[in-house]
Amino acid sequence: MADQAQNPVLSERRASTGRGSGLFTIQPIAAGSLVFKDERPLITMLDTARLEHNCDWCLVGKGDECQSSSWRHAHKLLCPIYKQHYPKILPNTVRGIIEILLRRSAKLLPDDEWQDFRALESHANEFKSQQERGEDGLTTWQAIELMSQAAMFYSGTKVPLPFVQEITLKNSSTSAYIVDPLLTTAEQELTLHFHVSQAITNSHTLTTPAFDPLGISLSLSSARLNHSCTPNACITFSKSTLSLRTLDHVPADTELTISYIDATLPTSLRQADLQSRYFFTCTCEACSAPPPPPSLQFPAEIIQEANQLLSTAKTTPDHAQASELLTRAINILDSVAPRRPPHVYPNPNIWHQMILTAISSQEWDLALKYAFRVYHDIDPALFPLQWHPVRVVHGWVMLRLMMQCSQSDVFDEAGGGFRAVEWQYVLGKLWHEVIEALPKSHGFDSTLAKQVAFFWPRKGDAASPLESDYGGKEKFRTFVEERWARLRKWLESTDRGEVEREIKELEEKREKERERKREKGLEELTGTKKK
Ligand SMILES: C[S@@+](CC[C@H](N)C(=O)[O-])C[C@H]1O[C@@H](n2cnc3c(N)ncnc32)[C@H](O)[C@@H]1O
Repeated sequence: MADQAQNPVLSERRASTGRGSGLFTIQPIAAGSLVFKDERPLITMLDTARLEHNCDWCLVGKGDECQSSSWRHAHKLLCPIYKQHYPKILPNTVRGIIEILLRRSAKLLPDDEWQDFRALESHANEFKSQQERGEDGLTTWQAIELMSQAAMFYSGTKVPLPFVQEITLKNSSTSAYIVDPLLTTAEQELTLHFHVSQAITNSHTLTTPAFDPLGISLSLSSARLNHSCTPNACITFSKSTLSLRTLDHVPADTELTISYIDATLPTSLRQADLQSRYFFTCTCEACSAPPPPPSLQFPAEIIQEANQLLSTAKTTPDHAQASELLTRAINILDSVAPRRPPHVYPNPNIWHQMILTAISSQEWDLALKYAFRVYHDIDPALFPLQWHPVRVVHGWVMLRLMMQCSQSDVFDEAGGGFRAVEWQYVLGKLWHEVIEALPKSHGFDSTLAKQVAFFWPRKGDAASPLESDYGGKEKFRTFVEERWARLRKWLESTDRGEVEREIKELEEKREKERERKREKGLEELTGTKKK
């Protein structure tokens, strides 16, 4: 539940017209403020692929220190089941439901949390009437049925009824009943279908502080948040702690909203996504705006072709091949006349994958080039708010890549002059941006802020130039901007030699300037003029 002991209560649940209930502010909240934290959401489950390397308690690397907290919370109930069925690993939603049921039966889940969970929206009937099939060939309801059966079966019994009886009979107190033992088997199964539907409808993607997906999280506090494509709040994670922070000033008695989906998608795709997963038509400001002109959209068949290449690239283990597919997708998009700006969908998704692919193959200079494009040409258009958490994370990724590049030999091999980019100035600018934005985007106590603090250059390091050394703020800004323009040219060029020649010329010019200043200083000191 939300950690209210540490934070004053700033929001409460109220009816929201046409949307069930929602969360409303009870006093004005400044932009970039924490609304609440939930230190351990009801469900925090890693994706199966993450289980080998991430601790299921703190979600970071595996270590012994979390074992006792994890054991007390639920692992002592789940461990025998997991062991019995290893190496089979259940999907995260199923593990989440089993954990809730077993914690309830062991009296580890308080009544108020259990009641709050049972009162969540399920959309079970809507899921049931959906006919569309997913990539696995199943309708969502068929998947829900399978998940419910798995939750029963893997909980220690092969048929649903004995499982339900087993846990209900073990706990003689009625308040510990998970499902009513007087229900028929079919009704008990339906109860589980209902709970699985609730888990699907109300969970968020659990992510790293940098928004890399890790699994699912269902917080009873944030489950009441309704959606807007122009939200006034945003969820971030620090280990398993979920935080809700404002993206704007939110007056008192105003509904807090988050985006359930990728809000940068075109309106038609957002609406389709929201309808099929959450069963509503969004009427927010962005959805009510007139559609963008054709010059700001790609034709449907081009989108389809590029997305097909993107999804193949994502599953291709060969980095070179993946990179080729992505380059093809970019070329297809670039060849459409008139040329669309880089922030137009699906360009941003492809550039993101290009960064990931280049990082996987340790091609740091390429990764930096792509990251710069996202940072410079895409993010400002998609997230006008300078300290938007996604922008801050992208700025941080770019900073790390620059640090990596500034220390790497790869540039020396590529032509020798890359170090002349004068990393300390471009890095200095990025450091300032990230440090200024972090308190609002993620908070000082977030793991991202701690990570940034770890790398923050100490006083006197080359990477932290002082404005005063450059004759004041304005001169320093011009100086840094000049270096950025140069870096940008290098990043966008295919001919590194040309930029490096220019950098060399700049170096010579600067050396002459330094020489002139030295002479001038000497003249002033000695009162003499050079003949
Ligand atoms: C996670 S729940 C949010 C809380 C929910 N309103 C409740 O009463 O529990 C998600 C569901 O809320 C409703 N919802 C969320 N945002 C909405 C919106 N902008 N317009 C209409 N319904 C919305 C949809 O039924 C959606 O499936």
